[in-house]
Amino acid sequence: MAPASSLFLTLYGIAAFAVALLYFRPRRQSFVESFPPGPKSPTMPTLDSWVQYQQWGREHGDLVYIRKHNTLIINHAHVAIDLLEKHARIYSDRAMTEMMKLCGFNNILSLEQYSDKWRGNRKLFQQNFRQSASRRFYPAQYRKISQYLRDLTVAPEEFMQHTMSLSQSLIYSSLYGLDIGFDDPLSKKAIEAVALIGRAILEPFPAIELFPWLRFMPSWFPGCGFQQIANKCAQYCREVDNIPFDKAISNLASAGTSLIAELALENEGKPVEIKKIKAMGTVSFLAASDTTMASISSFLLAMIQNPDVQSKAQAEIDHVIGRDRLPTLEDRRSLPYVESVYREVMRMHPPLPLSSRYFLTFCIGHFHVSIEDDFYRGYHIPKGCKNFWPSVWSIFRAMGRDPNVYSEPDKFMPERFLDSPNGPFTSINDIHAFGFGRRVCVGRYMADNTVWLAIASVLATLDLHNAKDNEGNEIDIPGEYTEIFFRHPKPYQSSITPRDLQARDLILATGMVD
Ligand code: HEM
Repeated sequence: MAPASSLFLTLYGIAAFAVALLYFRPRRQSFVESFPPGPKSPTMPTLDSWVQYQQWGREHGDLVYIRKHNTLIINHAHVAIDLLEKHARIYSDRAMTEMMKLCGFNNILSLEQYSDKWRGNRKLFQQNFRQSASRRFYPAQYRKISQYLRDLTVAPEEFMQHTMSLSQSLIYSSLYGLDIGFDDPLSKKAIEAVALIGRAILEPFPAIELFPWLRFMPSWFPGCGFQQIANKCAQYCREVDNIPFDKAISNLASAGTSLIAELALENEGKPVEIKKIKAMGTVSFLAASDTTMASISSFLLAMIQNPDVQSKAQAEIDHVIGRDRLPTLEDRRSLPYVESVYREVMRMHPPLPLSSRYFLTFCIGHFHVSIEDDFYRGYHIPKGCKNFWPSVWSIFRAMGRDPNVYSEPDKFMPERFLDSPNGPFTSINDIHAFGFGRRVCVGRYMADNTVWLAIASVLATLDLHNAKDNEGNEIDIPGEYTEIFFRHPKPYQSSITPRDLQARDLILATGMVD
């Protein structure tokens, strides 16, 4: 055979071999087969989604993959730690819709995508909210919680409003040095802003998602009704950014300093930094108010439903602290049962559910999104996968209520922490209600102190019971919870009274000190 034709045959042979290799290589089909198991074409639940998630967990295991929505439901804490913490580089993104961009939410840290900009914003938060820095908030926390006790004593029937007021006013006080009550126009504006943000996130706006260029059309253009909501939302967010910031700066001359004012002074003439500082204030308000309120509200209800726990925690406080002062954060380590009550509230009632209603509308939220393909326990977890991390219903029922970890998981039993081998004072990282990995709640030290102090102070001074009707019969509490964005008890009637005259005097005396 001529050398040319032999060379040709050799090359031909190599090419044919390469084609065969390509053809028979393990391909997409095997990826498909190696996705984590899950229901084939499920209808995503809209109400009580945790029931369905838990059921899927029982049927398919720790990881449940919904291929139709490229969504992974994590049913167990150890998987959340493996993926969201150990593989955090991959699983720290968030999804951002066109509507959210239009509303300007790409400046809201909790919703921002994983990027250098997010890192910069988060760094500012971390510097000011890390454990040691959060001591700065103690005075505001003591002041506002004393005010809360007084409000509960004077107008107990409005306990839900007082709880919200505590959560909001604490942020204004600790960050801006402002005393802003529930009725203040700024509070009202901020509440409206939260509602608008919720609307922009929760409602479906398919037109803008499918045709992003519609953002350039006027609001009267057919299908462009979303423009009005987006404009209003952006305007409210700007006002909520600017009003307290300007007040904090003008207070410097007369009423004194504050964290935000000090940071603004340090960064005078640096517009990019000033924008970050303003955003930190606004995001704190948005991220702290409903979550803190929800945790304290869940505690109040749990105490009414579990009078034995209430009495036991009160007895511990009486024994350790006595009756003539309020608990302080320095007392925390001496009150293991109160700590266990706090841990049990956070286990049973994480305030940030992520209902599927939310999910069905193109939506996003606090779930983590993966930025590249990953392989875990032999499964392929595709890029862009939304990890329904646990503040989703899955933590609430499947993680926080995993019977393999917590016996009788639906019972409010602080003893499970008190009697556990490590005791109740474990790391804050064990409180899964604050999330996982690089997106873990950046305000958690502040939140942890506020919720604990509120719990200890209420237990020290107040008795919580069912309300009674005119015949003196106890009024039943259905114990229902909201289940949209934040999860907290629905309105109910209760009886909140000072434990005795001494407690009443102690509460009212705090007003003279403030
Ligand atoms: C009981 C109260 C609170 C609870 C239960 C809570 C819970 C959470 C959760 C579950 C997340 C998402 C974590 C994740 O994606 O893995 C989060 C994020 C966040 N929280 Fe909190 N939070 C609380 C209070 C606060 C407070 C007081 C602040 C600040 C003043 C705050 C600021 C933030 C911010 C800025 C983020 C977004 C972090 C990021 O995406 O990088 N939170 N929180």
